[in-house]
Amino acid sequence: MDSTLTPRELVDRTVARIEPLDAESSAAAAAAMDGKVKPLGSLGLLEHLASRLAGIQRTTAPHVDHPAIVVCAADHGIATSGVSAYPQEVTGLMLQGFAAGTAAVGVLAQQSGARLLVADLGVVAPPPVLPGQNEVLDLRVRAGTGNTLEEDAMTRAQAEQAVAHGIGLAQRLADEGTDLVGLGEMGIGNTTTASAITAALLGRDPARVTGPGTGVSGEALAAKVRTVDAVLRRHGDADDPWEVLAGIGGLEVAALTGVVLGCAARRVPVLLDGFITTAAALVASRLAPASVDAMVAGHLSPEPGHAVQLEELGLEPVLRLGMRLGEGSGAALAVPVLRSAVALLAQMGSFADLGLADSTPTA
Ligand SMILES: O=C(O)c1ccc[n+]([C@@H]2O[C@H](COP(=O)([O-])O)[C@@H](O)[C@H]2O)c1
Ligand SMILES: Cc1cc2nc[nH]c2cc1C
Repeated sequence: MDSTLTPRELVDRTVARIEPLDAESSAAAAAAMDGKVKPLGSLGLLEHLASRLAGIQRTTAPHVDHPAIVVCAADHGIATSGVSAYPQEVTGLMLQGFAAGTAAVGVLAQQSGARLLVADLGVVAPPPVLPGQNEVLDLRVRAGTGNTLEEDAMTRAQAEQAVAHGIGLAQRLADEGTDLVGLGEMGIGNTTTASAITAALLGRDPARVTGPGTGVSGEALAAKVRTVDAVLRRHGDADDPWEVLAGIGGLEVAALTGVVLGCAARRVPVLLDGFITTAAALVASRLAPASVDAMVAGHLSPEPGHAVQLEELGLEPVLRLGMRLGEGSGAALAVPVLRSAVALLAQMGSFADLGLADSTPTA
């Protein structure tokens, strides 16, 4: 892509390239799955996943040979308003863990054979970059967002820059042959941001889409709901995706929106993680409705707004393990399931191989 483009031009060109699922490849894969030596539909969601990946990659031989997990990290001004069970410094500390491979997502990505990349979009106190086993990218737009109770999270230009960074990252991964991108994030306070984004975009009551995050409960949770409500009032119930990104934030959410758009434009399947990455997916769906066709939901987080988001996007989660960590941990765990789905499509025998013309049940 032309590097002389402004961030907004890059976004607009990327959005213009996004096409819906290739119905022909998807239907051919579904038909091939139906012909396999098994009762019709007996591989459940795996059958749907194989045909969905076929449609996204526009091939009857979908593949998960070079998966990557991208963790975007940034801080949130709202974190200083008592909405999280942990202090803001943890965001920077975790960057080191991601780089070293000692964070949960590092372990899970390794188990899944996925490469892990970490991008700093605006951590307030980034640690010195130590040589580690995973690549750390400096895509800093600003040092954390403004406190959205009092001001905009960022300027419109900064939102466009962050989305463009995400697109650039997706393009790079696609150029390198990555054939599945899992989304991850890190940012103390970002469940409050994600709740406000979700309530704004879906017109939902903040209480319905606000939950414990890292572990707030009781009066602290009630105060978090009031905070989300106040953020929405401060930003005039914005529902334009750019207004939502600039007004409510956050920097990592904007970058992940760009990763979704960039992957969708290059027909690389995007594996969503939990509540925050799905908030980014919702923003992407408002900028480019067809980008939803490139998405697969890795897992279901118990954060109450996550099921609401997935229902809106029409996505069925691959896993339900009660995980509420973020980081891309649920996405990393879903990679082997997707790999198995495409392996079954590629390697299982069919009734036709056995000389049986038809796999239709007799009753
Ligand atoms: O992915 C999820 O659904 C999820 C649910 C709860 C918490 N998190 C993670 O916890 C952090 C945000 O929680 P909080 O309480 O600080 O808003 C952030 O780093 C997320 O990765 C993630
Ligand atoms: C320790 C810790 C690790 C995390 N990983 C993602 N979000 C997180 C939040 C905390 C607090």
